Amino acid sequence: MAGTSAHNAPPGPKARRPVGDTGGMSDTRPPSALTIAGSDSGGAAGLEADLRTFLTCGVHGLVAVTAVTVQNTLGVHDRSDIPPHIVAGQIEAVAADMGVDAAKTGMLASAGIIEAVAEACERAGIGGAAGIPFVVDPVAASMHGHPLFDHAGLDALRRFLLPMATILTPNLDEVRLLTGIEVTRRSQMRDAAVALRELGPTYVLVKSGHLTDDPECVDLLFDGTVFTELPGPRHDTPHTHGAGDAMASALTSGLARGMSVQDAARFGKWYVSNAVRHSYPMGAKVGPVSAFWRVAEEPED
Ligand SMILES: Nc1ncnc2c1ncn2[C@@H]1O[C@H](COP(=O)(O)OP(=O)(O)O)[C@@H](O)[C@H]1O
Ligand SMILES: Cc1ncc(COP(=O)(O)OP(=O)(O)O)c(N)n1
Repeated sequence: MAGTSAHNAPPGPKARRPVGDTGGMSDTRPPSALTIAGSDSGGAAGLEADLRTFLTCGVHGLVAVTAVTVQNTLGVHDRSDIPPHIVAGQIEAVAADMGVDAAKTGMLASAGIIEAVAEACERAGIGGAAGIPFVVDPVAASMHGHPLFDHAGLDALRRFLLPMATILTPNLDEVRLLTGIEVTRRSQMRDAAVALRELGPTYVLVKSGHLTDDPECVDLLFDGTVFTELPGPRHDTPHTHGAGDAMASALTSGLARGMSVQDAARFGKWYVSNAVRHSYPMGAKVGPVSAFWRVAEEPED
């Protein structure tokens, strides 16, 4: 397959000025994407990363908050989960009034929230065979190993959400949790993708960030028949906090803008590769990936 390098423009937006920003007022409704996710007080991951990504991909961001975390680069120190009916209410309120062109999940916190999200999404026509594109990022833990849902959450994810997913985007820890398959080499990603697809999603995208001995960072997309490699360089930086969210929310933006799943996945990979390439130190440990590279320069006047 022809590769998409971080430096070649992918299908989709390529201007430095955010797509959709005309520099003035507009009566045109931009595409919209809904994130169903937790808040990261450090602003690197979670709904903060998703909204930032949506904006810089020319998409209006809608939010259903699932939890508030007390988080910085040292870890997740505390959290408070939002009641399930409030999470569901947020989804239904924005879907009914403003319209959702694509949706994604991040931290879902508990089995109760997962069940409420699945029911609300079904009522809103999100996910399923002919529904609004639905990206399920099965965020199980922070990069420091702090769990972002419990064992019952894993069961609920399998039962209620994976069968509704247009595309499932696990990292390699999440692959192990969901399938029991330990991926330590690129060649093992195909078996993992096959096992994951049996859990119900239409597409699977296995992320390769954790294969740190691999000189490249090649994610794998699988549609049940065809494997598509999403190649890219492995950038030599310790600052990758929020990479998973940036990838999934750029992919969601692509879907909201009407791209095919294949093109949106390529766009997501291109976006996150640049986000990692421009990441920066902040705090004592792992710093955030960047969205600044997508923001327009300030005008001269
Ligand atoms: N050092 C890196 N250089 C380039 N891309 C990276 C790097 N680390 C992660 N990525 C990309 O960021 C995305 C998230 O990767 P991964 O670390 O596997 O997931 P998560 O952030 O959910 O743990 C993937 O698309 C992966 O290819
Ligand atoms: C509130 C919240 N949501 C998600 C994460 C994990 O973010 P993600 O981008 O998937 O993972 P890292 O790349 O940061 O490992 C989080 N930490 N907090």
